[in-house]
Amino acid sequence: MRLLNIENSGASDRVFQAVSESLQKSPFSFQGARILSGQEEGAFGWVTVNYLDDRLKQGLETTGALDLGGASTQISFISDSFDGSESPANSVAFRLYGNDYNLYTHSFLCYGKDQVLRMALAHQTQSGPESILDPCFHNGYSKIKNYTELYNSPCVSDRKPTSANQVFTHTGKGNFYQCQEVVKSVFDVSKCKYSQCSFNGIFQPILQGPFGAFSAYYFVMNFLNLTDTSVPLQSVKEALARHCATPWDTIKKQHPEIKEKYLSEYCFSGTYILTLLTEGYNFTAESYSSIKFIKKIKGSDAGWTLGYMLNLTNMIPAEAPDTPLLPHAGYVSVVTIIALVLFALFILSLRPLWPRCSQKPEIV
Ligand SMILES: Nc1ncnc2c1ncn2[C@@H]1O[C@H](COP(=O)(O)OP(=O)(O)OP(=O)(O)O)[C@@H](O)[C@H]1O
Repeated sequence: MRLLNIENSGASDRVFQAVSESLQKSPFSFQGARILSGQEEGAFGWVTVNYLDDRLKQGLETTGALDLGGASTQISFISDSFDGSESPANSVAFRLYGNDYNLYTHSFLCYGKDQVLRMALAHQTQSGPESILDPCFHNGYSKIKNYTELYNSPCVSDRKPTSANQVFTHTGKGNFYQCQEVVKSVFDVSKCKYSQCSFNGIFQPILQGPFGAFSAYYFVMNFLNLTDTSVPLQSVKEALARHCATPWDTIKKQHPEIKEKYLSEYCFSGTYILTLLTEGYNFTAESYSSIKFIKKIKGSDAGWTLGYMLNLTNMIPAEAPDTPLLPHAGYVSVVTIIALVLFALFILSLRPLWPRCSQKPEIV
């Protein structure tokens, strides 16, 4: 919706009109609809992950959130080296259960996997060729694609070759290492006006803590059987290289149940994920193992939606609920002792009424 709003705000307004009309007729208490900002998408994804993991209530070390969508991607985490001052635009302050958090978050519009695929194809079709041999697609893959459709997105529209035909033939050659080079071209790491950056001149503090990677991170790595991050990064790359080198016919025969569009793109998407994590966000062979590819936490989907709802309904209090001074057993003991003391005092207060024992003189 953020992209559509840039590209065609009239179309985006019409989507909201239709959504609003439909939800007004539903039994839900519809309060309105709006486009979520990238910063909100990142921050609410982080809230979801940490709420479901029970880390906020207990004030434990938090988990960073990595979200990969079709159009954008978000990274959000707490870093001791970040107080928000170096790049206020990347800072979101929360007070949850009595703890203050200064969250670093950034949303990269156009860096979701579908838009990055467009950028990678744009990179390979700059001269407007009739066909390209793409290392990110399997050997034997061949499809006629339309230039107008490919460049019909604000992420690439300014790069449309002027002297192109209507269509080009997109063929694959299945080479992970060459694909990595193509994918690297979407990251600009040449400029940084801060102490440190991820890419495209965006500030990023030192990575810290465990990370949960969800949405398309999970869909892709799960298909590739690469969700186990205790496997060394080098072995992960080798496994992906074998997948990319598998001919398209073999891939289709092995996975007849999977949508062809998804199937054809796993080599590209896997390469993009590894390149984004290492070249983009600066994860190393060591810190790669701190990432967990997740779909659900305790039965709930990881994603921004739950975090948004928790925030909207004030379900996460800013202050910790009052904790009793004593545990239950302590209260029972204190009440019992007080009751015994009161009882003893009561008995003593009746002393004047106690019968006097008359002492008779002893007769010798
Ligand atoms: N099983 C799957 N295998 C591969 N890709 C998938 C699968 N299921 C969904 N996807 C793709 O994963 C991407 C992320 O999906 P999701 O619905 O989380 O994001 P989105 O809402 O499109 O993201 P954005 O926030 O960028 O708009 C989309 O491109 C979607 O087409």
